[in-house]
Amino acid sequence: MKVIKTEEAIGKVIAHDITEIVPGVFKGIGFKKGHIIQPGDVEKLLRLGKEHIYVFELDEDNIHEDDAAIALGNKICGEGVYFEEPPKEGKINILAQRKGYLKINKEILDEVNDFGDVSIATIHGNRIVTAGEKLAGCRIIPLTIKKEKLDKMLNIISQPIIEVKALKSKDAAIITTGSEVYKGRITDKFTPVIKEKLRLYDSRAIFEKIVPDDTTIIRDSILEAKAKGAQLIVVTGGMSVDPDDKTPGGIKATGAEIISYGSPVLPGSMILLAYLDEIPIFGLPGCVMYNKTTAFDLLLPKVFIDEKIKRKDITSLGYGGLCLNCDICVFPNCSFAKG
Ligand SMILES: Nc1nc2c(c(=O)[nH]1)N[C@H]1C(S)=C(S)[C@@H](COP(=O)(O)OP(=O)(O)OC[C@H]3O[C@@H](n4cnc5c(N)ncnc54)[C@H](O)[C@@H]3O)O[C@H]1N2
Ligand code: MOO
Repeated sequence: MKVIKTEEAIGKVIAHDITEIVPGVFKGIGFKKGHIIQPGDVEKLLRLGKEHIYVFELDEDNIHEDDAAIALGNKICGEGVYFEEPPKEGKINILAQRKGYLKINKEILDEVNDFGDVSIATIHGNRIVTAGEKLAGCRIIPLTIKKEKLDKMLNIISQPIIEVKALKSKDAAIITTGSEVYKGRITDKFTPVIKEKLRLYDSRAIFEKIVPDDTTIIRDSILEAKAKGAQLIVVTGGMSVDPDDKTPGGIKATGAEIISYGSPVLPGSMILLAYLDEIPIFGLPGCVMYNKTTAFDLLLPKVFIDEKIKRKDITSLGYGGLCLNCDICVFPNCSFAKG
């Protein structure tokens, strides 16, 4: 590629898109890359401030920004993700092909951005995204890039950086604890909240039971739900420190492995997660019924991509773990759980 005076560029090929901005009216491409400059174009180019212009000099050692962006896009995008073609000014947008759970390999992302000549900007991962949602933008900075350099950059990307994992529906069990509910003193308001959350994952409750605050009954109900084929068991209420809070003991009595009782998330500090033969059991504190978004909403999606939740996945939620309880909730487009 070389620079020549615009007046001398008639008949030459423009090496990159040229942006035209008319404030308040238009922002877009004034001249497209690859356009052959006509005599009538010179005046417009000069009005756009281009007294000199890059023209193409491509060969096999120098890759055009758009071709480099495509090569990069192919490496970055994993399952459930695609990028829009053709690139514009060396930039591609990366979008979700389907609804699913967004995973971003931050380690590789940082390494590629540190390499130079490229800019990859993403939204936060570890959240549900919908089909067509914009996930990232990726731009090659120079107009052409040495093939050797591009290959080195591509080699860093040992696995896709952005993936949208498919959600697999589950048959769930909801066990509602609380003698006040069991004895009919109050109406159960917890079960409908959990059912609503399950619907987000095209899942339903195949087992529902209201039980009193009794460790043995809670334990037996969990085992009964498992025997009936529940793939996810949710036990509501009775999670704090009162003498009648029997849910953690009931879950423990099944022999389940307790991953964590408690989380550095507000609300949701008293959530419990256990696994009984790979079946996740959640103990849900009262706040899950009351607050729109809690620790439960951060952990639940992982169940539907069959990811076993580790203790560290929970204890690392503290950075960003404070829900600001906004008047209009825009979760997941907020700082909640974006550590
Ligand atoms: N001294 C402390 N007290 C509390 C702590 C603490 O750490 N130290 N933690 C607080 C947190 S965090 C939460 S969250 C709450 C609630 O925890 P529980 O899971 O034990 O909730 P319950 O006591 O069972 O119920 C609270 C409240 O909600 C009503 N409820 C429960 N289930 C239903 C249902 N199915 N339908 C309708 N209403 C329901 C229940 O009647 C109570 O009014 O504890 C803090 N306390
Ligand atoms: O488990 Mo409680 O959420 O912190 O409200």
